[in-house]
Amino acid sequence: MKNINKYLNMLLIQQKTEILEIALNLKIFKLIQEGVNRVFDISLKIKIDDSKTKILLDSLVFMELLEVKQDKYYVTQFAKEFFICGTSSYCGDVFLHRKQMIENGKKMIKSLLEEDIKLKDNKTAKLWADASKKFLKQEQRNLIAPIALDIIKNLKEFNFINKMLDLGCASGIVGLEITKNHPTLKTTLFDYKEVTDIAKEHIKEYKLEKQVTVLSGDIEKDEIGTNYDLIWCSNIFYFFKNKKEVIEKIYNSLSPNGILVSCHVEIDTKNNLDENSFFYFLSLNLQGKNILKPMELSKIFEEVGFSTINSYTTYKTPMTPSQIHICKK
Ligand SMILES: C[S@@+](CC[C@H](N)C(=O)[O-])C[C@H]1O[C@@H](n2cnc3c(N)ncnc32)[C@H](O)[C@@H]1O
Repeated sequence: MKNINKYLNMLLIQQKTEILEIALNLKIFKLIQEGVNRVFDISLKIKIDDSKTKILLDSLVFMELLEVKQDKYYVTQFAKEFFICGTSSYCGDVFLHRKQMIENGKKMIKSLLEEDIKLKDNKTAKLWADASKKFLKQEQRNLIAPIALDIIKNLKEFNFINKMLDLGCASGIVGLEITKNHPTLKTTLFDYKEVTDIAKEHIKEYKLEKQVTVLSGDIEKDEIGTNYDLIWCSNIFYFFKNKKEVIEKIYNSLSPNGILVSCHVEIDTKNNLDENSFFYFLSLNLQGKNILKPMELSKIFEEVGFSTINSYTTYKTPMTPSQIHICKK
């Protein structure tokens, strides 16, 4: 029997995202973790009347972020890990930022039939710099770096790598986390100047000034350095006018036995498993940015001359699966 609930239920998700946004902004999880856990006390602290506070708390119980025992609320293990602000594993800003992006995407979709929409490129570097201070830092530290580290530590060449580049590094945390695990590695973090200014602060925070430097510029126009044994690049190829030229530049900047590790979302519109990726990239797609098709990157890697290319899908990346390509020169 055909069931319309699949579509009706989609509408309910919106209620949940609104509730979580409010809870994060009110720092509810931190408050409860600190021991303020009865409706009346919580309502006093967040200055919302107690019947509304109870609705908010009960919503969070349904969302498995709180538990309730004898009228006292407790933070679940998951919320403790990701939603208590001020902790190093906090990812609340990742949620809030992505929610904002989806909301902007909604506006974009509504104007689908109206006009040609283009992002103003002059603001791009500033936007990435701002993101690198907060949500991208959280996302890279807690969600991307563990995956990158796992891939790179498992390369049999790992101990012999001397020089590494994190291309399109944003906050720089991925490059920093890798360097932290390799005492002799020299690392370059590359991004726009506005963005590497933020990455520089993170180099200091990690106390890795002796091993890590920055190089700034536009990947499409400027030099990215030479003789790298390893280049890590994730989620950057969507932004280039000519991907092949950039990949040639990457190839030429590797040492003779150098390795490129690429991590990007590739979307097969005929594959149900790519549904999240398709909708997540919808607004970017509507702005005329590049959505990567399956095999598109591997084909270019082969054309520019990489001798071996190992590719697989990881489902560990946030929100959307990603395609990993490990390319050897
Ligand atoms: C989506 S973020 C990805 C950040 C990081 N690699 C990650 O996976 O978490 C894209 C990054 O690429 C940088 N980027 C995009 N186009 C660039 C260009 N033409 N030159 C320099 N950096 C660029 C942006 O500034 C931003 O920091």
